[in-house]
Amino acid sequence: MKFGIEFVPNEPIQKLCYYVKLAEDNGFEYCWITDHYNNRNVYMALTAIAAATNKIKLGPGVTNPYVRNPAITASAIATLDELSGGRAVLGIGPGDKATFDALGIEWVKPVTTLKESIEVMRKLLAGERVSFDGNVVKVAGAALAVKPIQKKVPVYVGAQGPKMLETAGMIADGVLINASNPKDFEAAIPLIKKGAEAAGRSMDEIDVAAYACMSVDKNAEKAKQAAVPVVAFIAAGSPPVVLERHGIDMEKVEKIREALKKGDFGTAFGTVDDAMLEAFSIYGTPEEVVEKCKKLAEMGVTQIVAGSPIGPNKETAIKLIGKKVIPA
Ligand SMILES: C[C@H](OP(=O)(O)OC[C@@H](O)[C@@H](O)[C@@H](O)Cn1c2nc(=O)[nH]c(=O)c-2cc2ccc(O)cc21)C(=O)N[C@@H](CCC(=O)N[C@@H](CCC(=O)O)C(=O)O)C(=O)O
Repeated sequence: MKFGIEFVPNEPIQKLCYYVKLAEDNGFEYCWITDHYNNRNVYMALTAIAAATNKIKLGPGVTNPYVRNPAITASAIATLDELSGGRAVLGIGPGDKATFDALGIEWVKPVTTLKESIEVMRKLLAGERVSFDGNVVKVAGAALAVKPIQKKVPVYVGAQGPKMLETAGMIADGVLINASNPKDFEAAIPLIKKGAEAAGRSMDEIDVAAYACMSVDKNAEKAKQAAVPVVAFIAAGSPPVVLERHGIDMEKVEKIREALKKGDFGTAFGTVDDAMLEAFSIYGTPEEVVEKCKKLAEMGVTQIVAGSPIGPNKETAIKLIGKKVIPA
């Protein structure tokens, strides 16, 4: 099992560099930085992290093909790969509606857009001069003047919907699935497999990553409480099919949604129950977290990404995961 770590660049980059170096020293193999327009810039964060580390792989987790032209993303990834000595990975998903509504971007054909963007980016990263007249993506004689160090920069797709998961199985080197519970992988992995088989690929070629909300502490109750705010947002943003899968009380979710809209975090977080915590996070003592990670491994998960909050105290949690979870 590989372990990754996710950071939202919503705090000073210098602090992120410290955490990622600590994660690297504690055996984490991947660092994923989220990409939302309102946070610190993902590529500036990755540049600083690359300079502060020397072996952890790193990349956007995940960007999208709408806010930047595929050639711009390819150039950023080639630059990151050169700068990091060949450690870049590209995490890319369809993006989210809230972002595109805020930026006045039309969310056109996400599956097609993602597929075509990845095709163009791979050609550019391979040093080709690219002309591509797709349904959505069009380039005419584009070429990069910077080459990555890696012959093939791994491309991970951030996916949750069935078609996106199938598409990931068809084209991606890895899949980053925003989920923490075995039930979600029971549903997702067959879809990835279906896509892989349709493309004549084997599942061994695909790194299936659980992009989880994780909260680890020696004190189980403290770990649980630290997960509550993140779980509230996950529950509020989950589609009905996911809520039904976990038997989540829909009325409570509606109450959380309303409270979050009003900024009433007390009510929102106070409405989070154990079923939601079990469904949308991996929390507890290191020993409890090890058991939950083992269940995901049995489902076919090959990378676990420790996502926000990581623990009540990030530094303590990173060390605990490094000492007690990764080696287990
Ligand atoms: C588009 C959407 O795909 P989805 O995978 O469910 O999208 C949900 C999230 O994965 C998506 O919002 C991600 O960008 C969210 N996301 C992040 N989004 C961000 O904006 N920033 C992040 O940092 C980020 C991190 C992240 C990490 C892991 C992860 O799994 C997701 C993450 C969807 O509705 N898919 C359906 C519909 C399929 C579809 O899009 N059909 C097309 C027709 C087919 C075509 O496109 O040609 C259409 O509607 O037009 C499906 O997969 O079945």
